[in-house]
Amino acid sequence: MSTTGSSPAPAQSVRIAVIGAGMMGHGIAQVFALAGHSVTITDAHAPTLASALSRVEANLIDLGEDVSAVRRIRPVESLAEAVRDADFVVEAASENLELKRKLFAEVEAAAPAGAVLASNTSVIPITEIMRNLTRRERAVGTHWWNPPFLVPLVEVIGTEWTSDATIAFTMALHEGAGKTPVHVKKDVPGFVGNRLQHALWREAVSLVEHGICDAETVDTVIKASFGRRLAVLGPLENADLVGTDLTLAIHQTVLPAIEARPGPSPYLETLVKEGRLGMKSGEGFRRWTPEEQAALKKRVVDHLKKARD
Ligand SMILES: NC(=O)c1ccc[n+]([C@@H]2O[C@H](COP(=O)([O-])OP(=O)(O)OC[C@H]3O[C@@H](n4cnc5c(N)ncnc54)[C@H](O)[C@@H]3O)[C@@H](O)[C@H]2O)c1
Repeated sequence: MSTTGSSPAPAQSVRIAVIGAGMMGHGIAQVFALAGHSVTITDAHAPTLASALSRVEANLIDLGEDVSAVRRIRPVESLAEAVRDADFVVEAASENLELKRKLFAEVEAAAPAGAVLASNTSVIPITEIMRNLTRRERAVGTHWWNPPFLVPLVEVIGTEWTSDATIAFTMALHEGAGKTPVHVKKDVPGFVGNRLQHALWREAVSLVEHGICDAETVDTVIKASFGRRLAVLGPLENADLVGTDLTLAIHQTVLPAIEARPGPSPYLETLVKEGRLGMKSGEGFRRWTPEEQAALKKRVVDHLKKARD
C-alpha cells in the first residue's frame, strides 16, 4: 500500500505479519485470519511458536467460530521471512523499549517498503519505539485489549511523522476485521485507555493505602455501581446526562481530596517488594486460592462473551 498518498480503501485480503505469539499475538493473528486475511506469525521462543495454532484453534472452538480460519495462519521461525511479503506488520513482543526498537530495525530491513508497521505496546509512546526508522510515515501504534478476540477496542496512535494514509489504512483494516478502532491524535504515554484506567487504579490503591476501605470493598463499589453502567455510558456522556454544572460542583469538592501524586503508591511498591505479586504468588491486594483465580477468570470471559453476543 502507499503510506504517503491519499487514503487507500481497505484491501480485501491483506498479508499480515504478527511478531510475538504470546497472549496478545496469537489472538491478534486469530482475529485477522477470521477476517479472511493471510497471516504469518513468529516468536523467538520456539515452544510458544509451536503452540500458536493449537491455542488459536482452541479459542475458535470455544467461541463457536469457523475453525478452518486457523489454516490462514502460518507460523514462521525467522522474523525476516515472516515480514518479507507483509502489507501490515504488528509487533506484540514483550513490553521492552530496547527490544521493540531492535525488532523494528530488523522489520524495516526485511519488510516491503510500503508495509505499515504497528506496535501493540500497552503504554510506551510509539515515537520512542519508531524514532530510528528511515520511513517513519508508515509507523503507527495499534493498542489492542486482552483478550483481543473479545474486547472490541483498538487504539490507533499516530506520531508526528505518521501519514494520513497510514492512519486511514490501519483504521479501515481493523474496522474490516470487526474491531472498534479509534484514532488517538497525540502520542502520549498510555494513549487514552490506559490513562483512564490507571487514573482509576491510582485512586483505588490510595483508598486502601489510607485505610478508607479494604481492597474487596473498592472492587465491590465499582462493580455494583458505575461499573454496571460503564459499558453503555461513558464518563463524558454521564457528565452531560447529570449536567456539566453538577459535574463542576462535584469536582470542586472531590478533586482536591483525591490522590494526585505523580508516581506509583508506596503501598504498591511494598507489595511488590514483599513478593505479594497477585494471583501468580497467591496474594496481592487480596489472597487468591487457585479455585478463586479460576472462577474469576471464567467470570470475565463469560461476561465478555455475553457482551459480544
Ligand atoms: N496482556 C495484555 O493485556 C496486553 C494488552 C495490550 C497490549 N499488550 C502489549 O502487547 C505486547 C505483548 O504482550 P503479551 O501479554 O502478549 O506478552 P507475552 O509475554 O504473552 O508475549 C510476548 C511474546 O513475545 C515473544 N518475544 C520476545 N522477544 C521476541 C523477539 N525478539 N522476537 C519475537 N518474539 C519475541 C515472547 O517469546 C513472547 O511469546 C506487550 O507490548 C504488551 O505490553 C498486552
